[in-house]
Amino acid sequence: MRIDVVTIFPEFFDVLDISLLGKARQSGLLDVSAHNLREYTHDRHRTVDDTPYGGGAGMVMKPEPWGEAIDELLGDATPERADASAPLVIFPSPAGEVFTQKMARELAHREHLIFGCGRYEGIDQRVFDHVATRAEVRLVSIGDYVLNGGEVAVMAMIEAIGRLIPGVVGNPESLVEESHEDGLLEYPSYTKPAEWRGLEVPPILLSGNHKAIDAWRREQQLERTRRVRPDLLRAETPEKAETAEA
Ligand SMILES: N#Cc1c(-c2ccc3ccn(Cc4ccc(CN5CCCCC5)cc4)c3c2)n[nH]c1N
Repeated sequence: MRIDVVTIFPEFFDVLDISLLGKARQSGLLDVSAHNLREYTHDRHRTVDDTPYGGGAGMVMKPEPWGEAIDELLGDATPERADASAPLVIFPSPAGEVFTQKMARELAHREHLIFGCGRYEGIDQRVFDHVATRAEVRLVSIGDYVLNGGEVAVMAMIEAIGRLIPGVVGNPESLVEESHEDGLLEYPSYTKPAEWRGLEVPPILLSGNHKAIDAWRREQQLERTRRVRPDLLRAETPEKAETAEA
C-alpha cells in the first residue's frame, strides 16, 4: 500500500520509521511519504492560509497550494479509471464521518491512500469539491473532540489501517480477538505471575478447559460492552443485541 500525506508539519510523521510500521516500510509492505504543503506555494512567505470570507475567528487554508499538491499526487487519475488502484483522498475533519475498525478494515484493502492534513480552522471547501471531480474524497473524524489539525488523526488512521495489512502484524491471530473486531470490547487479559499484590488470575484461565475459557471470555466481552459501550450493542446487527440481553 502507498500512503501519501500532505501537511505543513512533514516531520510529524518521522515517527512512522519506528515500531511495526517502520518494519512494514522496510519490508515494502507499506510505502508512506509525507509532503510539505509549503513546497506548493510560490510567494516569499510560503503562505498557506488567509482570513475567512464572511468573517469569523482564525484563518482558513488557501486552496491553491492544496490543488497543486493533490494534482501531483493524483497524477493522471480520473473517475473514469476508478479501480482498486484508484487513490482515495481522505481529509481528517471534525465534520467527518467517524473512523471505525470497520472503515480501517475496508481501507486496508486499498492500494493508494492520500491524506490531507488541515490546520488553522480548516481547508477551503473548494479543495474538497474540486478533488472530488478527480477521485473519491472522504472527510473523516477520529472522535467527538476538537484537535488543532489533522496530523494526529492521520497518524491514528495510518496505524489502525497499517496493522491490518497482511504481513505487518507478526501473528495475524492477534488481530481477530481484539476490541471492535467482532463489534464488542475485548475481554480482560492476564499473564504471570498467577498472584500479584494479593490479586489472583481468574481460576478459569488456569483450568486448561479451552471451551470453558472461550465461554468465559465471551461473557466478559458482553458484560464489559454492556457496561462501557452499550451503544455498540444497539449498532448494526440485532443478533448482537439479542445475545447481549440473553
Ligand atoms: N479527524 C479529526 C479531528 C479534528 C481536526 C481535523 C482536521 C483539522 C484541521 C484544522 N483543525 C482544527 C479545527 C479547529 C476548530 C474547528 C471548528 N470550526 C472552524 C470553522 C468555523 C466553525 C468552527 C475546525 C477545525 C482540525 C481538526 N478535530 N477533531 C477530530 N476528531
